[in-house]
Amino acid sequence: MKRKERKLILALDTGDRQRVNDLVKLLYPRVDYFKVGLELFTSFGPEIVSQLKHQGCKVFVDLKLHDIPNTVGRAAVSLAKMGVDMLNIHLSGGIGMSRAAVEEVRHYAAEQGVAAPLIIGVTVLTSTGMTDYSSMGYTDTLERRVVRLAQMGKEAGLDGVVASPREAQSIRAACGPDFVLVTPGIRPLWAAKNDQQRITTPKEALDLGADYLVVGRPITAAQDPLSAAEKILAEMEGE
Ligand SMILES: O=C(O)c1cc(=O)[nH]c(=O)n1[C@@H]1O[C@H](COP(=O)(O)O)[C@@H](O)[C@H]1O
Repeated sequence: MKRKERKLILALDTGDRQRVNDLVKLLYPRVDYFKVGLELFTSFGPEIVSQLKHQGCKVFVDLKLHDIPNTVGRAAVSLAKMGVDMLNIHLSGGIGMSRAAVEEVRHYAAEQGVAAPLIIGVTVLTSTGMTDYSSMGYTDTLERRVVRLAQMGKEAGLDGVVASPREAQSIRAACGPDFVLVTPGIRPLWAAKNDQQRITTPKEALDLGADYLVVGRPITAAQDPLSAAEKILAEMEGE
């Protein structure tokens, strides 16, 4: 069931179709895993997923589903029907919601005889810093909350979680070697931090145990996106 690999996922955060086409043309197959997030999905819907799949790319659809169990289960199946390789739900929706996504998607995949996508739970957003976190009124430390959500996700049968690489070691210790760790908040030393708070470099993320590194602006906003991607890949490959 597990398909563990250490990979770069490029976040295509744009509503401009031509930009998507240009980036994929430039980067594929050096980068072959792309993330379709809220902006791109709300602009073009399932069609953008089929286009990317048709081009041979792997696709992570990041809609951070968060609603009652029935609604999330059904939306997750709709994503599975599109042939996505990875989808996510927001763990703050609770264990019942998480279980519904897992059960509905796996039931659909078994019925169709297809591989189920990886189902990943979002813990605490990497844009959340300490001040922001405190203002939400949680009494636990941010790290403990992330780990607790990850354990709940594991109990619900999720394949893994999205978190900052800064929490990767604690999650790994609590959830084991097969649990998939997807980490945004990746910033090479030469890149701007933007709105990300809990960041590490690509090398640090891998050293801390991350499996998938989600990177957007350090590549997409670079003057030369291919050379930015090559620099990150070289860092990941230990060159
Ligand atoms: O679920 C995500 O992918 C996600 C979770 C999170 O905690 N933080 C986070 O940044 N992301 C996504 O990861 C990408 C990071 O993009 P950059 O900050 O441009 O590298 C964005 O598309 C975010 O939507």
